[in-house]
Amino acid sequence: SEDPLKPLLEYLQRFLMRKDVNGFFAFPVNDIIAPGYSSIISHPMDLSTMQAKIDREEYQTAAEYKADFMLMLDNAMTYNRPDTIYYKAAKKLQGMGMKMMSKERLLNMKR
Ligand SMILES: NC(=O)c1ccc2nc(N)sc2c1
Repeated sequence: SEDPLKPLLEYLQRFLMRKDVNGFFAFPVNDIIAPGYSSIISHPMDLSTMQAKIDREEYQTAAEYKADFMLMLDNAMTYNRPDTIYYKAAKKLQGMGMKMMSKERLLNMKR
């Protein structure tokens, strides 16, 4: 039977990818552009990984998708100093994403 969750996650994913205008969150961060990243961040997450998980139907709920979104931003605000463009972009994306995926909104969306 068709998966009612998938279209919702695709919608959320497109929203976040559009908001990530600089592509700072589009792909896994590597140690070349971010020295020491892999030894500082134990659970990396990025939008391309989230897309792959949507495609493979690895999310059971929208809350699981939201958790990966929050992990991705927490990583960015852990590795990058507050005065960096990456930290500021994470903060901004967090604000937009949390509004889009507020408890109320997720409850009102078709399961
Ligand atoms: N998502 C991140 O934390 C992130 C993305 C891109 C990037 N490029 C650098 N030179 S540091 C850095 C960090």
